[in-house]
Amino acid sequence: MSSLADFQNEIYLNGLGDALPALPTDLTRLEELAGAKLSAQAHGYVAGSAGSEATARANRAAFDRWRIVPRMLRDVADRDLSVEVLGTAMPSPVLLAPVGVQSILHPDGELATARAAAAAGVTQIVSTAASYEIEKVAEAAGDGPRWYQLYWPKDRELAASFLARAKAAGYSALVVTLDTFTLAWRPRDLDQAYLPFLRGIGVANYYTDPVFQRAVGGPVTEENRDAALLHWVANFGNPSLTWDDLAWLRERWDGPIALKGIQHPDDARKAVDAGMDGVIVSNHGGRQVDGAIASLDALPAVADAVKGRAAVLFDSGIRTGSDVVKALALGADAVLIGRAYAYGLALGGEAGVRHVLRCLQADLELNMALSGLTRPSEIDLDVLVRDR
Ligand SMILES: Cc1cc2nc3c(=O)[nH]c(=O)nc-3n(C[C@H](O)[C@H](O)[C@H](O)COP(=O)(O)O)c2cc1C
Ligand SMILES: CCCCCCC(=O)C(=O)O
Repeated sequence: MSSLADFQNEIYLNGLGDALPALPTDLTRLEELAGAKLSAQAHGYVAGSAGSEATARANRAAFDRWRIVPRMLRDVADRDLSVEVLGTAMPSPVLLAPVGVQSILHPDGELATARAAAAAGVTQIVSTAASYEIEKVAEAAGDGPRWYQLYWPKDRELAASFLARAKAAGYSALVVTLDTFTLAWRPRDLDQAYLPFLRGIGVANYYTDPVFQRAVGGPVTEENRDAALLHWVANFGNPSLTWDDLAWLRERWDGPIALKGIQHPDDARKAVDAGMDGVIVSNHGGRQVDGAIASLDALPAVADAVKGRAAVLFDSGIRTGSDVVKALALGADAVLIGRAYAYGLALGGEAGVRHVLRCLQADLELNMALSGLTRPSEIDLDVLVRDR
């Protein structure tokens, strides 16, 4: 039986750099390499976080406070990392987080990511702020599993149109991001006066939408480009949303819905009460509230509050297989990676994303097996100790 860890033998036997991209297998090194390749603006946008970036650092530091305690002689020959989350079968508990504006990283952007994810059977969550229309990303993914991430705009008709398009394009689950109705104070971008959207990147799904076009007097051309941008700025997010508004969403999406950006157990309970099927414990990779709790530190209480009643997903800081084990031990059913694959995309396009997925999943499987674990369902708090 083939396993995700076979990639290790493939590298030892054939090396990297011929058939495989010559990228490091330690994914923590990708950020620096991407910095040497990308423009200062694009790298600043992706690597940057909110304010002093304290939360981004805390996200990583939180993983270091936990240690895995390996167990021996447990017959780990037969291993299976597959899981099912919100009705989607997955080869491992790893998904690709919604990352908008991917054409600042590589010209093929989300299309390259879709091809890599589909080849690996990994679920791609496609952002409303994608550089390419979600229909084109779906076409690139083919039969690949895909979820749609909604930035809930002020205009309800536009939101309904986004949902209808996502459904028609075969997105099976809906992720609603709550933590970014407006951009945080992001010094790296402010210092360079850089925002991709103002350069027409990340707005494709708005500009091609029939409801959006009607509001700006027809297809977006040179003539109405400024008006279109102003309409986008006015509509992108809605700070007046409350928990009551979720009923509107629940009525319009008949598949699973997960709320992204949950950090407090009471919010997780409210999500379940509102008929949501999952929560994503995330602080947006430290990009929104500077000084916020590390996402990993928020995870156990959220999982305790809703586990068994809703799927619990986690992101913010995942870079290695052992990070995935720790997040699962602390209550997650699956994790999302963001920057890790974004850097792979920057460095190697489709092959770069595939490389990241293969490395992370092989690392995860080996880490589990060497710790005495054969299935994600076996991972619980007993696997960890707090590092003193
Ligand atoms: C460049 C960039 C763009 C992002 N765009 C989106 C987006 O469009 N929608 C969304 O919900 N989250 C977005 N995120 C946040 C990710 O989905 C995810 O929460 C975060 O990257 C996880 O942290 P990590 O990068 O440490 O893995 C973005 C993150 C980055 C780095
Ligand atoms: C106006 C806010 C757009 C944000 C879209 C991309 C994103 O989520 C990010 O973190 O950057």
